[in-house]
Amino acid sequence: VKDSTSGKSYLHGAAIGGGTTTNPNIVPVHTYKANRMGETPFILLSGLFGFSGFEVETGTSFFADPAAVSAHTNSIKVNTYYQNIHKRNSIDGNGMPIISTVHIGSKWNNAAWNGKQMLYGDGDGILFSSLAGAMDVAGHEMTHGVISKTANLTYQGESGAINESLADIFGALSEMHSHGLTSPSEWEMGEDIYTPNVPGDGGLRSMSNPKSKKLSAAYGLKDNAYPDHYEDRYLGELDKGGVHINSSINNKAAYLISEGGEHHGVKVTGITRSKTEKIFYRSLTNYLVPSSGFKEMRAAAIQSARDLYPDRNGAPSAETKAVIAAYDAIGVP
Ligand SMILES: O=C(O)[C@H](CCc1ccccc1)CC1(C(=O)N[C@@H](Cc2c[nH]c3ccccc23)C(=O)O)CCCC1
Ligand SMILES: [Zn+2]
Repeated sequence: VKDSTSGKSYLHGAAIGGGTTTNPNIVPVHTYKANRMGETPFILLSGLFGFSGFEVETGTSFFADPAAVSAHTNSIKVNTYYQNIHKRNSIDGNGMPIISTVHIGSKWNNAAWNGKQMLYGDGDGILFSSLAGAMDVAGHEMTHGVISKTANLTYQGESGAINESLADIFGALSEMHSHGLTSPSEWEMGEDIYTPNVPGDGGLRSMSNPKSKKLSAAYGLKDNAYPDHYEDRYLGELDKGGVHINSSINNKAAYLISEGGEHHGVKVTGITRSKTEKIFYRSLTNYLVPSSGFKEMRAAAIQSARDLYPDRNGAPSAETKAVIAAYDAIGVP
């Protein structure tokens, strides 16, 4: 259907199957919901079956735009993760359309959730390649959406750091899930798009070893590294009170709970990714509130572990023990 004002053509209708097509203007659709005509031309996505649907702008041949295809594919993968693992139907749990817009700004070295949709910059080709190319970034941004519909953690200070950490945690876990249950764990953030000309330097943040990344590159602070212990938390005003800095403290706890390890003299026995993701999802949806900080995150994770993996004859389960040990290890009382 041609939109008279913008001149863009939109594809409305349901079609069976999909697969690729040689004609970039014919986009295989699986399901769709007729959207209002004349909407800002962007890739409005949703998942596959049983979804409200998506509308793909065909005017500028969707398939000719790798960033658009990546944004589309990654958001479907993240959505499938939330559906299959957490029984959550889209960002709001009620099948809301998932909207991504690519090519934001000019060589913008960032991405964002703006309260309604995901935005991706193309990167400058030095610090980042197109941020739409990273599934963990899509998972991070979509999780900001999920958080806004659940605990709605206030985006500053400690609650902002927990908000940021949960976005990294589900960004990483959804990407690892897409690589397969037995795939090797990879607790880096944005490794597919960070410094494209520097091989092997991982992502912009590391959840397994936060200190391996220099803070100065990001926040102009002296050359200290991301903290991995509560006593080293950043207390300044930059970055809304260090939401992308102190998130590394809770990221380390999630890593330890899943993979195990020894940290600041505390030993943690890992309980695997699949139990870790359930504990954090239950914390997010059952216990955390807008003002929740590190102390409340610890309590929520322990309670969630107890709910999911109950004490046996009065003794905490291995899962609960791992959570307690991990929060001891990062120095959160
Ligand atoms: O979602 C978020 O938390 C980040 C949103 C940043 C943003 C905030 C407000 C308006 C616009 C953009 C975006 C990401 C992020 O962590 N950005 C950090 C690190 C960063 C990315 N590009 C940068 C360039 C310079 C400095 C820092 C950065 C930040 O903006 O702090 C998440 C995953 C990767 C990009
Ligand atoms: Zn974020």
